[in-house]
Amino acid sequence: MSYVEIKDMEIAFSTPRGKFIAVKNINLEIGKGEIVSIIGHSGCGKSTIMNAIGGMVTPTKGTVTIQGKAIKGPGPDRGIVFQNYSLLPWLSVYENIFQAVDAALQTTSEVDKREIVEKYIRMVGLSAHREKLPKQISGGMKQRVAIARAFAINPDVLLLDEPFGALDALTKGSMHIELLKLWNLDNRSKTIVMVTHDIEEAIFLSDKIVVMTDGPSATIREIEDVHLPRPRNKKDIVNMPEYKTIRERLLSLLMDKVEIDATDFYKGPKVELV
Ligand SMILES: Nc1ncnc2c1ncn2[C@@H]1O[C@H](COP(=O)(O)OP(=O)(O)OP(=O)(O)O)[C@@H](O)[C@H]1O
Repeated sequence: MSYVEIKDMEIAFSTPRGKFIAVKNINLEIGKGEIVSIIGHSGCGKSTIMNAIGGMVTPTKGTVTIQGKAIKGPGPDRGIVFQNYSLLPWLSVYENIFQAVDAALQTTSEVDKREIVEKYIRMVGLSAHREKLPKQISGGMKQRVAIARAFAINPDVLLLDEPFGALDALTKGSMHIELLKLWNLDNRSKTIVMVTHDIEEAIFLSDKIVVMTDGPSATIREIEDVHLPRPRNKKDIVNMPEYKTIRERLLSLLMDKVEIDATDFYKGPKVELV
């Protein structure tokens, strides 16, 4: 049985100009421990789908269930990481994580909560920076705090909305490895749904890649299964035939609209070259 299931989902917003259908006919099954990426052009409803799983947006048609139960709102079984980190600027690295753990794990003892926070700060390599405020650390470090915080509250489902979008390529590469390391240490039991614009990132991390059509009224265009062996190593997988096939496929699905027609370059009167 699938763990997260989206059935015939439509999400419409009321706007001053009337009803706006962001996504429709969305059907998606996600297994426990799977990593699934959602990819598509800007405005096609990727965040809207994530927000529906997160319980921040309610479908206007269809259902979203986790283990067969309809989602009624946000809950501690789902952790969310946004691109802008959403750290509290007046709290240290340690306190940012502790505050979330304290709120989510209410029946856990204070000593155990502190141990959990220590463990995740160590796992993302920030022990030496634990007393710093968000403004005193780099973008990559902030993102590591946000990811450590999400893992520390131990949600069953982790929702990552363009978590690495603002990072440079090198930092992004090491964050991919950190994420998979945390997922492995957790016995690959956490289900991860991620929004991304990055084809290579999607292939490297995912078991399944959901490609959206353009909005409005966007829907799923195709779902690509990624059978590349795990643990994955970027240097090795880029040379595998399956990697190349999936990359080509994703490129053709996403790039067919953005080809440049050379005849469009100059539309002025014909000029003689001398
Ligand atoms: N609360 C809202 N009210 C009205 N329209 C909304 C609301 N939230 C999202 N939309 C619209 O729904 C569509 C999908 O938005 P969404 O943020 O999900 O897209 P996205 O694929 O995540 O985009 P991007 O890649 O640019 O972040 C957009 O046209 C957006 O303007």
